[in-house]
This record gives sequence, C-alpha cells and structure tokens, in this order.
Amino acid sequence: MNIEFKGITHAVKNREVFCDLNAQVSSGQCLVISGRSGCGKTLFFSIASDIIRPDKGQMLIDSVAVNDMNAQKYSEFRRNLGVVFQLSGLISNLTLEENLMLPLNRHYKDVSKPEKQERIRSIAREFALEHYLAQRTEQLSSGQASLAGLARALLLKPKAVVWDAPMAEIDEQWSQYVLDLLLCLKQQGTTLILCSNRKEVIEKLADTQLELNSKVCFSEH
Ligand SMILES: Nc1ncnc2c1ncn2[C@@H]1O[C@H](COP(=O)(O)OP(=O)(O)OP(=O)(O)O)[C@@H](O)[C@H]1O
Repeated sequence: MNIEFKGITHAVKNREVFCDLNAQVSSGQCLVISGRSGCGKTLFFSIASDIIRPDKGQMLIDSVAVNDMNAQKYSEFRRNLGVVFQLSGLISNLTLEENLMLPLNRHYKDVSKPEKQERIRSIAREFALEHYLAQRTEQLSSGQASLAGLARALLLKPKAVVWDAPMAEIDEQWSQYVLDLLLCLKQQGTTLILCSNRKEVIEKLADTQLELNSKVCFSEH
C-alpha cells in the first residue's frame, strides 16, 4: 500500500500544528515520524489512521484520496490498515478474545466462528497471550495490553500498519521480538508508519524519517 500525505495543514484550538506537510511511503517501506514532545506525532498518527481529517490537504492510498473513496473502497482501506494505539485502545470490560473478535466480525462476516477463534488463538500465541484470552483486558499489564493492541492490528493481515509510540510500554526482550517482526513485515511488503523517537526503531526500520518541527504557529483568529 502506498500512502501519501499532500499539503497537510491542521490546527488544534487555533494553533497550527501542521502547515503544508508532505510525506510519502511505499509498500515495504517504513516512515518514522519523530520530534520533540508536543510537536504533533500523535496528531499525525490520528490523521494517518484517518481518525481525524486534516483542515486542509489529503491522504492518498495508492493514489486515491481517502475523502473520495466510496463506501466499499473505504471499507477495504480500513481492513487493510492496522492501527496500533499508544495505550492499546482495547475495550477494558471485554475479554481479550472479545476484543480480538471485533475486527474479525466487522471485516470477515463470512468466516465461521471456529475459524475466527483459531485465528485469534494463533495470534495470541505469537505474543504469549493465549492464557489471557478469557480475561477482561483491564487485567492485562500495560506491556501485555500493548502487545494485544498490536495483535489486534495484525489479525487482519494488514497491508499497512500505523503505530503511535511503538515499544513505549514493552520490555526489552519483547521490543527485540517486535522490531524483528516489523522488519519481517516490511520485507513482506507491509507499509509502516511509526511515530517514535526511539533510536532502535529509527536505526532498524526507517527508510524515511520525518522530523516534525516543534515550533507551533499561532493563527491570527
Ligand atoms: N485535545 C487537545 N486539545 C488541545 N490541544 C491539543 C490536544 N491534543 C493535542 N493538542 C496539542 O497539539 C499539539 C500536538 O500534540 P501531540 O499529542 O500530537 O504531540 P506529540 O508529538 O505526540 O507529543 P508527545 O511526544 O509528548 O506524545 C500539542 O501542542 C498539543 O498541546
């Protein structure tokens, strides 16, 4: 999946965080968004995962603007985009299995329940979470919750992964495992957008690094 950001301008409460920002990342490549606290990494993540639409500018997926996609094309785009939140984004009063079932139910309505459960067990095993499937996710440690958030994003075998603050909550050993996994995904053609200042993320994975300017412009109104 090729992802392009064209002329992104966005203000939060009259403060312009992005002004005509451009970036591009192709299949099998990794774009790392870095910069000091408050420079807009999470905001960029929200735009890249289409949680918010910028005031001006466009995100294009394989040359098609997200704004112009019809419902079917948009659903396809969502299925192919794995989104990993800094604080996992799991629903805390559902079990881990129920959380992992949500994207499968949304995007794979035709797949049988046992097949979905097998897929969930398989991804949970990859992250040593198989014994936690029946537990509510509020009972997971922050590292386990992060891994579960990654598992949920990878469950649909996405063509692109957008991750805010990868490895922030994950211990050293799992970080190595996840870095290797991301490298492997990249080699298989997955597009990565990682919002991070971590040296190992930049050194091991980045093809392009976009350092956001921490200067925040105040608009006139
Ligand atoms: N809900 C909000 N209300 C007001 N301002 C906000 C809000 N969310 C973000 N901002 C502002 O937008 C700018 C970018 O914030 P963002 O969270 O994207 O930064 P960041 O680079 O991810 O920071 P950090 O590295 O500390 O997580 C900051 O100036 C911040 O104060």
